[in-house]
Amino acid sequence: MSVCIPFTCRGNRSIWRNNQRELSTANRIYQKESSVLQTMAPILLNATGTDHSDYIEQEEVHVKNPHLDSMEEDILYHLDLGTKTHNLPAMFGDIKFVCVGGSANRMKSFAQFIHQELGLSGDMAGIRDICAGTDRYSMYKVGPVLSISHGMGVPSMSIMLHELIKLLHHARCRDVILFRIGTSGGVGLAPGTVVITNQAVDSFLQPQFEQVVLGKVIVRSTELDKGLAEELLSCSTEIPNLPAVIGNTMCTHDFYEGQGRLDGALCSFSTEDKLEYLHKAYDVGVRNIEMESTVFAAMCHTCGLKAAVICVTLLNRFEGDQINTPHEVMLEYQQRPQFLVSRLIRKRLGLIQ
Ligand SMILES: O=P(O)(O)O[C@@H]1C[C@H](O)[C@@H](CO)O1
Ligand SMILES: O=c1cc[nH]c(=O)[nH]1
Repeated sequence: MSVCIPFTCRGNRSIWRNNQRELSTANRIYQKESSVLQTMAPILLNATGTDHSDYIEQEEVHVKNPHLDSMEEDILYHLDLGTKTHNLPAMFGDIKFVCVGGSANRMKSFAQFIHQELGLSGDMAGIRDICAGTDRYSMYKVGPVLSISHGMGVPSMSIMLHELIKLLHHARCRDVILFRIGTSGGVGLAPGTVVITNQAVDSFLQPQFEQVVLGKVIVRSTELDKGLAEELLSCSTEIPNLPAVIGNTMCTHDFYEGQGRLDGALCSFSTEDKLEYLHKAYDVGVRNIEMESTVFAAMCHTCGLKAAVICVTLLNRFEGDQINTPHEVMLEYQQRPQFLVSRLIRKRLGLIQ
């Protein structure tokens, strides 16, 4: 069973053809005898090259849970997928890039956009939501790109990531890069600027993510891939009208008081207190504020996944709290991280120079 969208690529696509050949072999073997699949080598594609010699073994996705091995079946409840009900290696084994963002509609539009950008054939108008059986998240697969929504805030992102990382593990994906493409409030930047995260910091401006486990606090590093951030910044210089900077991103657990807004239903501080906090953040390199980057960075880092956070700023928080940007302008802003990630993906696939 496969929900992959049929595609053919134009131009230099040797990696793709080889990859697809291996994938259809995987499908055939599974259909014949599913147990064979357990021992079959995963697709070994170095996504940075275009040459056949680039087929070298790369990083696999490490789940850090010894209990998983002894489970007969793993149900990815919120994704409506499972190891017994779905042939995960055949469905997802060729995934190399995973893009996540808060809104289901944005991630559907991104799937349609990346389909066009990769020059794939097939009808995208009726693209199927792989998670349609649950209304928690939406997921679309376009060739080697997976596009998934994560909802708002750390808990929603965390649940999605647990199941996504297990999915990549069960599918035996290798050399996968994850991108969060989102929106944020800017700190001292013109609205529309794209911030590529250097470090994700918490509300105390610490580069860490705290999770309460069995009543104790576990602290995880929020380190992101510096090389990937530089590569994205370099891509931004090749796209007209796409202002981008590398900066630190503050992740909060609330949009209103948690981000120092004066316009929520509750507010316990003055305008001066707000500005003092934002200036303190600015002084340690924070250039934008959103609500998922720390858990995203921490979980990817712990599982050995390369990751980047790319969020456009919708307003400058030194100047206000309300988001009053016209709808069309907002839509254009939201596409900026998508343009950037698309350019990087196409470069890595050898589709453009
Ligand atoms: O994925 P997006 O960019 O929508 O996420 C940001 C952070 C919150 O989830 C949300 C608040 O509006 O936007
Ligand atoms: O100010 C903002 C804008 C978008 N998302 C946020 O979390 N904050």
